[in-house]
Amino acid sequence: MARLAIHADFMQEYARLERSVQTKVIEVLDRFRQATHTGRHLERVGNARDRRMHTIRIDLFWRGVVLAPERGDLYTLLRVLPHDDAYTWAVRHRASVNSATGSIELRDVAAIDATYPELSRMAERRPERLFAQVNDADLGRLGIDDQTLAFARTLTDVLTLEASKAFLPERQWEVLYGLAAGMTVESVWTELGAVATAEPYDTDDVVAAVERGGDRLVLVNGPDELMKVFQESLAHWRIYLHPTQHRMAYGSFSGSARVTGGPGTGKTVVALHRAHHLAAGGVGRVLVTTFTSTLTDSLQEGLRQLPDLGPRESHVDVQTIDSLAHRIFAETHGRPTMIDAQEQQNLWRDVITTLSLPFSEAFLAEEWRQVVLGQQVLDAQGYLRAKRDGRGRKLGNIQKALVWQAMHEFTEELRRRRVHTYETVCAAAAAILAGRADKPYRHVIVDEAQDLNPMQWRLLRAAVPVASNDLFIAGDTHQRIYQHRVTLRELGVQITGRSTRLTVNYRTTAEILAWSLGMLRGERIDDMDDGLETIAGYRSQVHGAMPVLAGHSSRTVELAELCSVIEEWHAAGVKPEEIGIATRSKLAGEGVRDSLATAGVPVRLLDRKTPPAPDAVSVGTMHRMKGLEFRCVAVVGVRDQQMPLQPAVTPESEDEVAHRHDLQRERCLLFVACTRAREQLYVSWTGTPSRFLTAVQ
Ligand SMILES: Nc1ncnc2c1ncn2[C@@H]1O[C@H](COP(=O)(O)OP(=O)(O)OP(=O)(O)O)[C@@H](O)[C@H]1O
Repeated sequence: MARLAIHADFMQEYARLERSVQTKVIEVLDRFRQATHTGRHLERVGNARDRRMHTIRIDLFWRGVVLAPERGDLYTLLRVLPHDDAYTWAVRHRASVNSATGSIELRDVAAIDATYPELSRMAERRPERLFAQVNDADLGRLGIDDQTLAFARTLTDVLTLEASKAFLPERQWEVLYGLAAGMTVESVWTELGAVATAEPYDTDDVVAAVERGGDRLVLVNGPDELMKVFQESLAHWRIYLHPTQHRMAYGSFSGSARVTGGPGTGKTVVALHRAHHLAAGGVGRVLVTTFTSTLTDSLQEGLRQLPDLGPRESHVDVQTIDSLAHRIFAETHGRPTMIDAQEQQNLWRDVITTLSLPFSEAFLAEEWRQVVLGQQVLDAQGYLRAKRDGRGRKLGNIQKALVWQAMHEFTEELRRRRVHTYETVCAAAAAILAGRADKPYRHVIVDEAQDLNPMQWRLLRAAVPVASNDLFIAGDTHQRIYQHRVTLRELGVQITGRSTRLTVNYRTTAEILAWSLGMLRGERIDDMDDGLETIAGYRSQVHGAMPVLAGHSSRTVELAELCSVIEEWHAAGVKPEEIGIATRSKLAGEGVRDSLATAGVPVRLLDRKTPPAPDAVSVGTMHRMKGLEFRCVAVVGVRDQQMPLQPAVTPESEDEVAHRHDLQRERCLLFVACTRAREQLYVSWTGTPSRFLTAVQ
């Protein structure tokens, strides 16, 4: 009986076929697999660059392209295409083995042969070379073979490299693209997921490469598995992760691990795969969490698209950290009575008046969150000793004594009134779990981790035992949109040596990504592990239109223009639900919603109360846009008084460090909003544009 391996491209094409053809594909393959003389079903392709290329008949119109072994019974399904296209493809391509990864790869030899002489001629006239700084030995170590090397040595610019993506072997092209984006040989090696082997891979042994599998191939062992692979093919790209993504999603870690990376690099996809993988492993319950309900909804939806977990489905909980905290708190103390932000502010004001203190409400509230709760300070002595690194305003001992009085008064008042804030519920829940030997979860997966506060980290740390694969963290500090800054180590989360950065953006066009990154250039942003995060090497392989920036004379004109832009997108085939509009404030969002609704545009607000509406344009605050994506995005009201939003920025005179952090957070917020766009980005304002835009206009 033949063994089958299925290539990612085959699955991608299969997913696009009509159902009746899909059924035929499965029938043909099942018959093929069971046949004793499998070769009989195959047709050799004349003039093929690779003798192993064959086709298999699906019906009158469709053919599968099969890589048949010269010995053995392992067949690889490469493509499923209309008859003529299948033959043309099979004639032009050759399969080979990547010397660094040991996995199979394909190249369009005919295109390389046709392009190379012209490129060589052009290169003779130009002295510069794209890879002048990388030597042949390093390229060889990264899996670049002789043919690709000769080709790469003729390249003088990135555009030609980009154009050659269609015909160079996929992983080798990615290596070259990474180097061209400024990555070092070492970081490309890490990203390649290559394993240095004692014996080099036999680059001629395609059968061994197929047996090794890799990230673009699935080996199918029996009829059930064949059916399963095809049934799940619609979510297939989620199965074929990039090697770095794959390693993070399916690897085993001796403790907590983390995946970082710019917007759209697939951190959430990795987190979802990991959740699925750990749940399927059946070692214990899995919590998938983040900080907003909009995000947990989209995580839940993402999990639904992965293969069915059967009874193990119930081993996965997807919920916000706040609802976890409430649940744990309620189990012990009953439901807490909460006070909102306004009531908390009033309380701080009362404390300041009663004690005649020279501090603002905002300062005391942040001191309480970041220092007192963040470091679990229990008394005046503890407060005197507490680290205040991230706090700009220096305090002498007398001032600290005054501040502590305020903290004490505030918490006493909460206790007297028997009320709670999100932070106190979270801190209490963390304390409950820390005291329990039986933890509610065996694995915790947290997305958008850059925005968690210290109490939330303590809760998650206490929700799992310290063990292998306990916490898995996905996040990007360039996208931090709240003010929490933590050092994971200090919260009992050790990730050193188990953190990987993803750099390929799958969401946004190169144009939108480069423009958005321009807003962050020069910013010093921490990595939650005592180091600095970098934007080096972030790249997208897809090109599109440049972002459109538009200043308007008045708000009315700005909104009218927004309606025209939406109309244009609609006329170009973009559906309403593929459009997102971001504003800095909720009020501004409501204004946009009203004027779009008046203009007859179907629209819905992204907020906790409004249920999801299909077929409607989504309008939301930049905060609500976090983690989401749309084909087209408009960011409106980006004028200097709104972005940065003045009330959200601590005056420099009050606290210079907080001022700097607040400005950086506002900048990151705009960056987050802009990088939600997959294809088109439109940014508008009235009057003076935001200072964050002037650097990139
Ligand atoms: N290996 C892959 N192949 C194809 N598409 C991918 C791959 N990985 C991720 N994607 C797609 O890229 C987009 C962004 O992925 P995802 O939301 O996981 O990124 P992210 O890093 O979490 O982004 P952000 O930080 O901006 O929220 C999604 O549309 C996802 O489907």
